[in-house]
Amino acid sequence: MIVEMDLNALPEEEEETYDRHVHEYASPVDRAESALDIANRERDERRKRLKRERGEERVINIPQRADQFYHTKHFKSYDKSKLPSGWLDCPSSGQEVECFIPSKVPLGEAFNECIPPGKRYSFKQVIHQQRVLGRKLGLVIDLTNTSRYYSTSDLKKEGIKHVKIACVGRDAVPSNAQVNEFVYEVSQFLYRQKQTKRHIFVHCTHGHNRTGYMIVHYLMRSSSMSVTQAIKIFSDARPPGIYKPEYIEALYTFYHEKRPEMVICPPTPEWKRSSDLDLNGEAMPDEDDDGNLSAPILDNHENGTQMTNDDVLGDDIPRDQVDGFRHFCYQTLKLNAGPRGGKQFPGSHPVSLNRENLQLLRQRYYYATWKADGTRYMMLITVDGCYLIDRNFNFRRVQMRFPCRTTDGLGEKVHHYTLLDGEMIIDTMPDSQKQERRYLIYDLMAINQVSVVERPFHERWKMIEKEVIEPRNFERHNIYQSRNPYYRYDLEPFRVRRKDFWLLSTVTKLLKEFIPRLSHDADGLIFQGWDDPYVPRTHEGLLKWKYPEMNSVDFLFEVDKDDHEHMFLHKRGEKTLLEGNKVVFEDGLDSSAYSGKIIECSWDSDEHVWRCMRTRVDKNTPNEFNTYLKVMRSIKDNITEDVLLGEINEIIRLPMYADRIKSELNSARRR
Ligand SMILES: Nc1nc2c(ncn2[C@@H]2O[C@H](COP(=O)(O)OP(=O)(O)OP(=O)(O)O)[C@@H](O)[C@H]2O)c(=O)[nH]1
Repeated sequence: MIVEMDLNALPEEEEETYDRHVHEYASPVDRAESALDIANRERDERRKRLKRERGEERVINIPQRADQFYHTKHFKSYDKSKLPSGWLDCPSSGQEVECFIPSKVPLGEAFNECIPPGKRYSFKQVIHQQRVLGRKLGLVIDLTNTSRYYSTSDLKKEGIKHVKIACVGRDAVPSNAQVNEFVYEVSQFLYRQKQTKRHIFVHCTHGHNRTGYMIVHYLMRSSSMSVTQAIKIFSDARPPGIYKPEYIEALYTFYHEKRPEMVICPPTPEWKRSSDLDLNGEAMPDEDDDGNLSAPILDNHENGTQMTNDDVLGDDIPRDQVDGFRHFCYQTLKLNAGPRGGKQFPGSHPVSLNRENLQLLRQRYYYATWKADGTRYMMLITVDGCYLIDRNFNFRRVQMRFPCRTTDGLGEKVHHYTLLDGEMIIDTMPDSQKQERRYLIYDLMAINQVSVVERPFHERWKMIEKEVIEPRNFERHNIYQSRNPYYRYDLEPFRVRRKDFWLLSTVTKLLKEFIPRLSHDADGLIFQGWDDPYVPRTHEGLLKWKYPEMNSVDFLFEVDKDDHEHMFLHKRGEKTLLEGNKVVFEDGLDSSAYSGKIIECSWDSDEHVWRCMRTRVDKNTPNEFNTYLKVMRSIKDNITEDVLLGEINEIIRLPMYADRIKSELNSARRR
């Protein structure tokens, strides 16, 4: 005899027992949880005892399977329309993946009227289930795009931190910035908890696509594995894993890996497919859903459009992470953060060549290089990412690989806290006009957390090749024997090379032959002290010579309400008006179009006006007044190419140069 039970007639404690029992039968995942079985059996016995004591002889019959239960009159009275589609039949949570427990969204008490008791899955149940399994939750990462599913108060009471990263789901994979946020939150949580092993509960709506995407990203950044391995780890723990082909494709694209042919996307699970169809068999999208609609693939690569130096490269990272990285840079460069809290770009900056500092070339041993005219970035490489640091001291993550040098050349280790300086340029191939972005490294300040700023430049420069370039090249050429044969260096957002430095004796060749044949812009020369340490900010011994017409100052330009034009510089960080100066815009645009912008101007000494060369989108402050004075001095001194080459020809005859050049040429020949 089957007597259907009236749940409302049961004491609260009993209702919970019943909920869990039905739940147990409804979900194959839960059925495997034997601790729950035991708890439920004990409850059943308690319940029977209670009934006997009350003199009730009702037999409580638990439907054997969820689909039998659906046909009872009780289930029919639940309004499923408020639930995310497919939620009821979607298995609640998966096995743990490292510290993560992937899950579908727990639904708060407010949903109880829509869910038959055995199918309820709220945070109360999650916390209880995890406790039974001997796990304690410390962090919940919620990837749904709504806050209607539950209130976070239960979590707060349990001391569980809740982090919301609202991902739209069905329309797109989570953005790269959201992935960065996820990875950062997780690593901070793990770092802070140290000994206590608390778990991280990650959910989207169903706990497969967005959840899987984030966890796979974390695995890729925290350990050495291929995308295929990471996807498999997730799908083993949360079958069938990520089932949207776009998500899988986006992961391979992001990590510059070729998808092996054997990797195929699992079909959409039955519980999702049937719930996505309305009565006419049409697909029904959820409000917040990781359903199977096509998602645009976010691509790191250039998409055929013309590249420019002003293109913004990489993805945003969390504010706190920026602060941590800034701190590392200041420490490495042995700088005091000062009253501004270390927010100023600390990179070394050359000064313009004038008749006075030209004499430095006679006193110290210098090498020369072309002044590449692209965008200046320092670069921080860590195991979980590579970060470009712009002139505003902002950090953006780019997906690059920098293996460390090992004895056999092929190692698993990658650089961790290696800090470089360089210029990002765009090479245009003369024949095909094909563009290629390239990062030219010209200095190295830290190698795997060890500051090398005090070592002489020539040592640092050699280390760039040995420690950074060679291991990359070696792995690239031996990729089939490497840890991940599917990695494609050619799909990275830019190439990497060490910048060449030349003996002063070859400066004429550099100017007359090398620079004209370069496939990227160059606007002069840099003279680098061969024995110099890395000097942050203005380095009076690092000299730049620009073609006279390219000597420039960056002003802040403003047009006021009476249409008066003003040009500002900075004096110790404060805006300072430069009176009596005029700027001409050659493009015929109204000057108000430039108001509020940083404009780079060259001096027209015939007309006594500034000529705007371009807007500096990479800078948000004008030059310091001192820099302006130095540029003016350099313009006044007018060191032309002929003057410079004449000087250098004299300098290289000095014994200091002649001897050293001879010995360096000899050792190069021996090599
Ligand atoms: N130290 C160094 N700097 C180089 C080298 N090649 C190109 N540069 C660039 O030269 C810049 C300094 O020259 P400036 O003319 O003062 O810089 P800029 O690019 O005009 O930018 P502003 O000074 O802000 O006007 C550095 O920031 C680098 O971006 C190199 O080999 N060594």
